[in-house]
Amino acid sequence: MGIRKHKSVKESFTTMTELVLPNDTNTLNNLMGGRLMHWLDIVSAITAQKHSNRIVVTASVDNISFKQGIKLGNVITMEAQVTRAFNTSMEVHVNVWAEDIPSGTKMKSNEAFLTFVALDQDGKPVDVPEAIPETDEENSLYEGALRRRQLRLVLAGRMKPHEAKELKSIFNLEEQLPE
Ligand SMILES: CC(=O)SCCNC(=O)CCNC(=O)[C@H](O)C(C)(C)COP(=O)(O)OP(=O)(O)OC[C@H]1O[C@@H](n2cnc3c(N)ncnc32)[C@H](O)[C@@H]1OP(=O)(O)O
Repeated sequence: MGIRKHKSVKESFTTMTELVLPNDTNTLNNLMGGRLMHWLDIVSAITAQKHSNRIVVTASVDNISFKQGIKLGNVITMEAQVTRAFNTSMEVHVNVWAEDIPSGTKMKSNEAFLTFVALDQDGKPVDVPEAIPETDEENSLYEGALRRRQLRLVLAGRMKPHEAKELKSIFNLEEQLPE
């Protein structure tokens, strides 16, 4: 079967579960940020691979906040979905929950956006199928994806601020940004 031109967001939805073990924690018995980022990279890359049916590489990771420590023994659940596909790149959103099973508590601990690029057999970027949102949440993430893309490309020096039309419109920056 050939590569399809469109795919629904839910087709590549991916869940990953991890148990926070002693080797994952700092001296306060909290999950190390770097370990969580590793898991986020893996679950998001799997999602992007499922969407594109290609090998993918991480092009960028947007900011990740750590509001509360995640404790030794917690069960971490990560849910990743492609929010929008552009040409060769895809934005992936991940939600993270930390669960303390003995006390029956579960909190949303983090969320993150990552961008992946699909590569062909020669390692060159290759076009990916469009991602079709269906639910309200998928539509909302899809709508916001263009301005997040522009912001990260401006920050990466790959887009001139005056080309970021979506950002101009939300921040009303017509006057401030140089052409
Ligand atoms: C799963 C892993 O951990 S993989 C290991 C870590 N990642 C890597 O090693 C990737 C190393 N980087 C690379 O190989 C290259 O820089 C690539 C493939 C990401 C981009 O290659 P380039 O030659 O710049 O390709 P090109 O200019 O055609 O851009 C390709 C796409 O990448 C996107 N892109 C490039 N840099 C960024 C960035 N910093 N943030 C977001 N998107 C980016 C472009 O916008 C473009 O998207 P589009 O086709 O949807 O419009």
